[in-house]
Amino acid sequence: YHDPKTADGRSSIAHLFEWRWADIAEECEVFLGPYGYGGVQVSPPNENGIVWAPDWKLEVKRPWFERYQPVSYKLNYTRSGGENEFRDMVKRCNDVGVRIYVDAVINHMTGNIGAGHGTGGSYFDPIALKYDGVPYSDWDFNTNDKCGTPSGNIENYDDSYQVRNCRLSGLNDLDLGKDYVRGKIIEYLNHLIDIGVAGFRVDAAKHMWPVDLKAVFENLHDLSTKWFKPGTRPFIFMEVIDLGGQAISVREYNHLGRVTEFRYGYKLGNVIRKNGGEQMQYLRNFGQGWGFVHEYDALVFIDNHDNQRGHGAGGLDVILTHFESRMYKMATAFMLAWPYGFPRIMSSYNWPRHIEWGKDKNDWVGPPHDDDYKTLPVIRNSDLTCGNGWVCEHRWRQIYHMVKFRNVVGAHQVENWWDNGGNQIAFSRGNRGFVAINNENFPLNKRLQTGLEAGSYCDVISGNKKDDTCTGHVIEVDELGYSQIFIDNKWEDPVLAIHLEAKL
Ligand SMILES: O=C(NCCCOc1c(-c2ccc(O)c(O)c2)oc2cc(O)cc(O)c2c1=O)[C@@H]1CCCN1C(=O)/C=C/c1ccc(O)c(O)c1
Ligand SMILES: [Ca+2]
Repeated sequence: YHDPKTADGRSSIAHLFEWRWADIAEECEVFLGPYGYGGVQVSPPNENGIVWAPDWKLEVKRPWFERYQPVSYKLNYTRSGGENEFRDMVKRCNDVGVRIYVDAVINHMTGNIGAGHGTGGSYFDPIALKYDGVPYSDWDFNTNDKCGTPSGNIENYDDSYQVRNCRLSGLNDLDLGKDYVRGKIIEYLNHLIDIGVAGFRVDAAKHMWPVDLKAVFENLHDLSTKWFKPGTRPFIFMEVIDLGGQAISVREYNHLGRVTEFRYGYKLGNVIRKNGGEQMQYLRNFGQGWGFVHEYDALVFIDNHDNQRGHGAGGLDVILTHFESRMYKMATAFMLAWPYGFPRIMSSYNWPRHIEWGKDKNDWVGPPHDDDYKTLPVIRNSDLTCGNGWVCEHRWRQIYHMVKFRNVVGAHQVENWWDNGGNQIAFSRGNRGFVAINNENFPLNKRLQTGLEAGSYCDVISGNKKDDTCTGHVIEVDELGYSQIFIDNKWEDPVLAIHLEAKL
């Protein structure tokens, strides 16, 4: 369950948040396949509630988090498309070696958004705990006596019973201790496996008992033999928001599959922002040495769909996002060059961020849409950028080249670590890649051991290798593997990366 099951040496995935299935299928063929991405995390494909309600802050219209309020497990329709487009996407992506990982929302159903019909037309009544599209009825949910808090909601995150048995921000909490509920969830996930998905992001995993999750995972089918060897188990990574200090720890889950290591992005954000005296030199043991889970249990990322809006782990003054693009690219370059964990690249849409009192008042805004709240298609420009409000971080040169770098260096370990005792670092990955980062406000200018064979290399951060020329900096490595490394702190990107497939 810990192995991502990616194809031929591909070693990272992209989260195409809120993308339409048709756009993802196309992106696999024209970009993700050719550029060496291993897979895509897609938004929840199950039918969801339509959220259109005045809430405690403002009128929210079709917020992004409505996708996290299931009405049924039908793939018949969401704003990303219907079952046929979903099937087409899985086939076309697998055919070019790009896996599909589904965001599985199995802890709860909707909150109290009023009785009505889901995006696929299934009737539900959240007060009566009635979801005809599954079907679920009131005895399939954790009720107040099981929860024990006056409100029936989670009130204290330090009480591990409440966190599992009570409603998460008002969302009707499923009783995964019941065979019938487990059966419905297993049926949903196996339907997806049989279509050809390679695994799951388990949403809100810390709100479910590990023993219940184990019972579900054990009953999942092997992956489809159309694209995977017989007996291949699905890749599982569980969203467990744990920055330490609360009752529930990632260590309760990491035997079941990988877990999202939120401390990774949090701590790296602090180091690159130089918060609290953090420095790049301390990154030399970034990983278990910092209290993170074992590297094979970690799914790592800079930001995710939730904390890029200031929610959950970290907040707006720590977590780096595409809004802080120069630091974001530096953090991403480090993450992709550094061997710890299995990395996920966030690919966002733009929204009118409006920070007041440290909070983004527009943190609820959903994906780019037309007047009928239909999600807009992705527009691809010739310079690889995207239009229609899609940010496409995964298409930024400084990011896609580091995805390639990670594939080229494979399992080779860190060697030749150097730092200036402050915010300049450099290291190689065996004899296949070398990276240097200057986060000081003065130039880096040092003769360093790259670990690479002699020759001329294209720096893949400042440009591309085009036939036998570099559009960016050319880096000369001498017979002993040394190179005079110069990084001006005023460059657009004070990062340098070379590898064997960028050699002239
Ligand atoms: O202020 C909010 N929520 C209250 C704070 C609890 O936040 C949520 C967390 C959450 C936050 C912090 C934690 O430590 C934690 O264990 C859980 O996980 C969720 C997971 C879901 O599938 C659906 C949700 O509505 C939530 C959620 O409301 C806003 C408005 C409603 C949605 N939402 C949100 O903030 C939505 C957040 C959200 C939605 C989907 C996610 O996968 C996610 O990680 C967070
Ligand atoms: Ca629960």
